[in-house]
Amino acid sequence: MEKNMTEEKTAQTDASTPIMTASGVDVFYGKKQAIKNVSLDIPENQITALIGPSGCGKSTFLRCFNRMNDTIDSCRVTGDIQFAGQDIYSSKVDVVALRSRIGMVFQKANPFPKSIFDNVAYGPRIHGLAETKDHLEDIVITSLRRAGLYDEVSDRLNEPGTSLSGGQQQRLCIARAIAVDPQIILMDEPCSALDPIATAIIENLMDSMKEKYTIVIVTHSMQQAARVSQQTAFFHLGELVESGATESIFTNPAQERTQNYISGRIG
Ligand SMILES: Nc1ncnc2c1ncn2[C@@H]1O[C@H](COP(=O)(O)OP(=O)(O)OP(=O)(O)O)[C@@H](O)[C@H]1O
Repeated sequence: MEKNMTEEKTAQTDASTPIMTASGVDVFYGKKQAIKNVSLDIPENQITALIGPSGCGKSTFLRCFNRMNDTIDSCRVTGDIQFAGQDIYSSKVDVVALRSRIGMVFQKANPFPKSIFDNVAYGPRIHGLAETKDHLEDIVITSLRRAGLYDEVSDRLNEPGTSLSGGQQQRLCIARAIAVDPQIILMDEPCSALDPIATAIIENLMDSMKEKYTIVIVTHSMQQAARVSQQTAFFHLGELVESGATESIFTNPAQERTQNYISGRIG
């Protein structure tokens, strides 16, 4: 029995090498502080869920990971976020290249007003990833397959991306993120506009995607966090209250505030 526990612990340690590390992160919108001294490791090839009541800072914190907050004038981020051994807020970092390594999928599917093919080909074209037309086609098809969409659209790649259903559009956006070969995919409530069937398809997809990618997801749904993630981080009023293995956060949280949230007493 004891040996098994030791083995399990070792396996967990091996599986949770951080690909990204946030240390002492503060985020301000003007004078208002939205994130307070948050430190969190993001384990590679796992799904990390950020949960907490509305306005607690989940999306703000997620957007720190690929410097999306840079696009908001009033927003200031301090602290340290390391990715692949580099501080992503260093002035040397090429933010466009960073965002191709750390892609993002938003709450509402936002396909470009282009064909299905061109939506996925867009990133590889601007980053010069394909040497030939065949290579580009290969990247598009592989990305659509990895996003679980290819079989549904293979005969209409030239039709507009916006002609797809909401769930298909969201998978198209996932394919678009995948096409530039990211290591991390940030998802900000990717299923909140979808029906339960489209949600289940995306959740299953995420599970298969984690073999190749690291995923960080913001979700309002505790059920979704429990279903898809291996690590959960609970935020409240801009603070990271606690983080850890999803199962222990939901069954045996260390903090009273977490217990109150998961039992529906705050939120
Ligand atoms: N662009 C912005 N300008 C000013 N304040 C902002 C901006 N975006 C977010 N905030 C504020 O920062 C705090 C955290 O917001 P954030 O959207 O990160 O929370 P959240 O936990 O993701 O919320 P929700 O679950 O409702 O999406 C909130 O008080 C919010 O009003």
